[in-house]
Amino acid sequence: MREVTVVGAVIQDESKRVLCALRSKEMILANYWEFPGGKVEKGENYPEALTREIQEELGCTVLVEKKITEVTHDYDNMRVHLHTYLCRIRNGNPVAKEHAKIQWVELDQLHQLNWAPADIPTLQIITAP
Ligand SMILES: Nc1nc2c([nH]c(=O)n2[C@H]2C[C@H](O)[C@@H](COP(=O)(O)OP(=O)(O)OP(=O)(O)O)O2)c(=O)[nH]1
Repeated sequence: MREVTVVGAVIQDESKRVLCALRSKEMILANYWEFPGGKVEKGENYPEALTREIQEELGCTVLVEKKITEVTHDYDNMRVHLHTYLCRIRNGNPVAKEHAKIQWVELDQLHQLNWAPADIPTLQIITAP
C-alpha cells in the first residue's frame, strides 16, 4: 500500500474559529473537508512543510504554534500519516488557490462538515471541552 506523510494546519483566528478547506473534485478524496496542508517533502521538517504548503494553497504565511496529534489512517489504497499543528495567520489573507473553497467555522459547528476520515481524531481534540 502507498504510504504518505502529510501535515495539516488547524488555523485558528482570535475567536477560535478554524479555517476549513474543501477538497476540489479533481483531488483524491474529493468533496471532503480537510485541514489545509499536504505531503512532506524530502529534507523538510514538519513545520517547514506546513508553512510551504500553506503558502502554496492559501497564499499566506502561518505561525506554527504546537503539535496537536498524529494519526495513521488506512484508506482503500493508501496509508496516510497525518500530523496536525495548531497555527495562526502571520501575514496575508488566506484565499483558496487549490481548494474548491475555504471557510472559517466556529468550533461547535465543525462536526457538521463532511471531514476526511483521518481528520476525526484531531477534530475530537480541538473540540473537547
Ligand atoms: N492536506 C491534507 N490532506 C489530508 C488531510 N486528511 C487526509 O486524509 N488527507 C490526505 C488527502 C491526500 O491523499 C493526502 C494529502 O495529499 P495532498 O493534498 O498534498 O495531495 P493530493 O494527494 O491531493 O494530490 P497530489 O499533489 O499528490 O496530486 O492526505 C488533511 O486534513 N489535510
